[in-house]
Amino acid sequence: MPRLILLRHGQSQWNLENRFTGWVDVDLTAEGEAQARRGGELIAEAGFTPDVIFTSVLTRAKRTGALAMDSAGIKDTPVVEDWRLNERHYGGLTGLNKAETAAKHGEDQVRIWRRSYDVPPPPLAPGGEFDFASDPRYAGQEIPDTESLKITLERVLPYWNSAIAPRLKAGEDVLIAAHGNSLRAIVKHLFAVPDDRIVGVEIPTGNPLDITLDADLTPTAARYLDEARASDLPPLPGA
Ligand SMILES: O=C(O)[C@H](O)COP(=O)(O)O
Repeated sequence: MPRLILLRHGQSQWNLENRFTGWVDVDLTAEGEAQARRGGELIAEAGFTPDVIFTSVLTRAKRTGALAMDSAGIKDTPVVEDWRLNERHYGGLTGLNKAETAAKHGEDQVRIWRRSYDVPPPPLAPGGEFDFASDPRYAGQEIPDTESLKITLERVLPYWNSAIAPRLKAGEDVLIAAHGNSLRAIVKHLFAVPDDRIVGVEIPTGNPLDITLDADLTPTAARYLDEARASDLPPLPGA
């Protein structure tokens, strides 16, 4: 049975500062590095050795995958980077402090922007500090100016189907080192979480989510490897 581990990056500098991050390429904090290394130890203890690692183009995810593999003692695993595993684009909220934004717009509005399925934040104004249009990592791509989770899923899912699922179907074990919301999108897809239930799904930083899949890539078992830092998982499909 193919095995998949989803690993959200460790704490980033803007997680610590409580700022909307999205596509901004902030690095891990020392605590985030420690979380990534701890995740790697747990991956080794769980007897998991990936055949391939998929990650976003953002430093915090790439470094988390690399630090985890280093502390697991796993070397030379091929790494495939793609922007379609990036964090959801936070639009015009990018860079703002989450608590200050809640004080200005209300807790309810910020919760809708952060956790609703299909309400995107306001778009990012072009030409500002956080305009990614000239970033060479996105050259030739049509990139968004904001994303709801639904829009995030609409770019994650084709990548899942074309690049990741075939590897799992071939019997390979896969590690995906990515972000809170690109991983929520994958969890929504795999566990068939209804649109109105995905609001309750949170992915902790640096805590490997170990999923066993059947031949159709339906989860048959799932658990966080760090039980003390686990959050609630959706029920297994058909359970
Ligand atoms: O992009 C961000 O700000 C975080 O990585 C995830 O944000 P969220 O907790 O608001 O989904």
